[in-house]
Amino acid sequence: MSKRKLNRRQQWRIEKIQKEREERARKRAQSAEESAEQALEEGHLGPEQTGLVIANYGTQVLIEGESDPVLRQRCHLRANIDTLVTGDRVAWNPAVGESGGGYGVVGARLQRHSELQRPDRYGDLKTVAANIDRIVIVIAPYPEPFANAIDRYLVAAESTGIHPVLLLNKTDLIDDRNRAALEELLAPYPGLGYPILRLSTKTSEGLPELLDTLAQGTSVFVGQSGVGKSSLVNALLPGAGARTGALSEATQKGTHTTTAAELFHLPSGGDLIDSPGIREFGLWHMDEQSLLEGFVEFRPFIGHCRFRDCRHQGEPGCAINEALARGDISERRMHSFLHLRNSLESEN
Ligand SMILES: Nc1nc2c(ncn2[C@@H]2O[C@H](COP(=O)(O)OP(=O)(O)OP(=O)(O)O)[C@@H](O)[C@H]2O)c(=O)[nH]1
Ligand SMILES: [Zn+2]
Repeated sequence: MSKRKLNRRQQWRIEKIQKEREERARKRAQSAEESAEQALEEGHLGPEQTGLVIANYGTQVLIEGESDPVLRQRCHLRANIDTLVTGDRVAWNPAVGESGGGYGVVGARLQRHSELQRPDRYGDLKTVAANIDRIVIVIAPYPEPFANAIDRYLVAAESTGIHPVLLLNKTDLIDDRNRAALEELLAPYPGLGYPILRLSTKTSEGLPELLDTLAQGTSVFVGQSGVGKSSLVNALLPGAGARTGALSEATQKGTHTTTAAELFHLPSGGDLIDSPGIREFGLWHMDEQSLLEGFVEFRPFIGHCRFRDCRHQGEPGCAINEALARGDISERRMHSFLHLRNSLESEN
């Protein structure tokens, strides 16, 4: 059999499996909707109230009462409801009594003030969490941080409109060999409006300041592998590791394993949304325009270059290069921008 034929047959099989999978998902969604309609008709539900999506199990979601956090129920979704993600606020009817099977019903999604999105396997953007107030970009002395990696996270955060904060973890590993380099690396950020928190998960130094920052609103932790995100989450929420594990076990049966996120209330105030998918935030592809706009101090100069297709690399009348010459843009950030832009081009 020729290679091409085999590939076509494989292709056909893959498409068939995919179709069957979609059909099963559609049937599951339909039966969940029917359960929701039935519960409504049979009057097993309490009055409508607002709630918060704690986790999404595919066709069902875990909802918490906004004015009554002790009230937590798995819910079915009514037909034609907008897609829900962790962090969404909803209008829902909790189940009352024993007879409704204990399932509440979500009737509507309330407006989101922010969305965290990532591309799905077809490259389309999919929202993975909603109503986030703060993206905490975790870095550490080891693995060694690079300016353009930090800037890439900041650009990704800027594109969501969610406020980023830098968190230098593992301060116990700072010594005379790396101190100067770290300080130089972090120097531009406070002036650009990005606060820097310093902390050691190991010694708990700096933990009160972090708790203070997290006490308002909903946060997520992002950052490269090994900087200590799991350690941080465990320090903030003893036992969360086990709970996260339980969640992924539940969702492995569904189709949302990679994006399943869970919302946690921090004992000292504030919420945290966490999932493996969210921790990878910022590592996916971005376009050149978002990159340029993601460098906040470039914004006043964008669109003012003499040439519309200016590459900001020494062209005459380049507003960005003029800002650099005046010191309104730092060498460090300019270098980072060019590095990221040029690596974007080699990606394409
Ligand atoms: N010295 C020191 N080590 C730390 C600190 N925080 C975490 N570590 C260590 O750093 C290593 C990586 O920590 P993790 O929490 O697994 O890092 P992560 O960011 O979750 O990594 P991924 O799961 O790969 O994304 C572990 O060996 C931790 O014990 C700290 O404050 N000081
Ligand atoms: Zn220019």
